[in-house]
Amino acid sequence: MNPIPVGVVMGSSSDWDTMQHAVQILSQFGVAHEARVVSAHRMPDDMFAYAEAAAARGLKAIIAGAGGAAHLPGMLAAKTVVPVLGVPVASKHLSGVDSLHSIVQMPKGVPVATFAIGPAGAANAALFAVAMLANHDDALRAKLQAFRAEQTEAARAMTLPPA
Ligand SMILES: Nc1c(C(=O)O)ncn1[C@@H]1O[C@H](COP(=O)(O)O)[C@@H](O)[C@H]1O
Repeated sequence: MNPIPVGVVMGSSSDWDTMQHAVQILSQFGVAHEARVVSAHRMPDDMFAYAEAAAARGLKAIIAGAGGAAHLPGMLAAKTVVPVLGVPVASKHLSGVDSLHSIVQMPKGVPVATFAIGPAGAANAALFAVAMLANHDDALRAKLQAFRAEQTEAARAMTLPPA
């Protein structure tokens, strides 16, 4: 069986509304992936096990979303050299600024590539993972170029109401 190249993990099932946007992009590009809840806070042993097994399982990128005290991406990155793409999930009280700061302010030496708060960040993390994989996959690169071209045409076709 071919290894799954991208793992999508999130701190809670309540993050799914946001993280489903990453999964949708991966599906759209035909990139095999898995999605599961892994919480550094609530299931630290499982989180360690996931990170420790990631490279040997063939994962090329881990997209990790979390909200509030969002330590999941950073702790995964602490335990694996597989690139971790962090998605700040919008939190109820601080609108995800807490999540963003928790994910982006990593100490030197343990990077987490951090994306925008919310669905756009989740989708962009997946597009970034696709771009990484496309470095070694010409067919995937062609799909990504077609996606961009389509997006450009959609933007060019945008109209505004009369003044
Ligand atoms: N930030 C983390 C971690 C973690 O970083 O390990 N585990 C859960 N959470 C976050 O807690 C928020 C509320 O979770 P619940 O809705 O389950 O109470 C979620 O956004 C989740 O990502």
